[in-house]
Amino acid sequence: MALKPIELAAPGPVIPVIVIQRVDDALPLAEALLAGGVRVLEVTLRTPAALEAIRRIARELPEALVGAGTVRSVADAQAARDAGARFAVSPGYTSEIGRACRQIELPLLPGVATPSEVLAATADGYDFLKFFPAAAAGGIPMLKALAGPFPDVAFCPTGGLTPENARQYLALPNVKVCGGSWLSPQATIDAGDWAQITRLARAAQALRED
Ligand SMILES: O=C(O)C(=O)C[C@H](O)[C@H](O)COP(=O)(O)O
Repeated sequence: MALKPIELAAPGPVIPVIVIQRVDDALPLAEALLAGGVRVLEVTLRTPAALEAIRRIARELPEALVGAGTVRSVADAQAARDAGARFAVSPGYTSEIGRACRQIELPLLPGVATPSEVLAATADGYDFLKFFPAAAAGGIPMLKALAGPFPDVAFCPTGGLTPENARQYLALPNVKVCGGSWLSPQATIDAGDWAQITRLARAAQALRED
């Protein structure tokens, strides 16, 4: 049974946006994030290693909920699904991608940055949307403004979020979770400093406003 996209928001306040350069980093990185309490993992399809990374995490770490980010086409969505991705995240929205994901039962978190894009995604039945690039597209004032005409839409702001400003985003009623790359810095991965990744994950989990 495919999960509903909004269920991606429940496990934690931050979804890590991951770039895998070497496939052998995938499992230790995912394990380090899991150890810090982060179980929803977005592996971006930005590198040649991404699909194999998703495949390994899906196969070896069933407690993780691994998905594919940077889904830019129907072919990307299909490849992600075939690799075992449990969800997809796209930086923008097209009906083609929205319909294809529904057809292959791949839950989609579609990216939007404007009211027109919110209209397009909601018209196709998507009401939990990634707000990207959040800081550059208007940040917190934009999310507050979108709450007026779209009280029924929830957002995952991503792009320019930091451990310092994430709490303010998460305090907005229409923000259910946020995304960020700060949990998996390339230099920390290169150093194999998995304990530091776990510390970053734990700190991100602690951002949850109760
Ligand atoms: O690759 C994609 O599909 C994206 O949509 C971009 C990422 O979500 C952002 O680049 C993360 O932003 P930072 O946390 O500011 O690094």
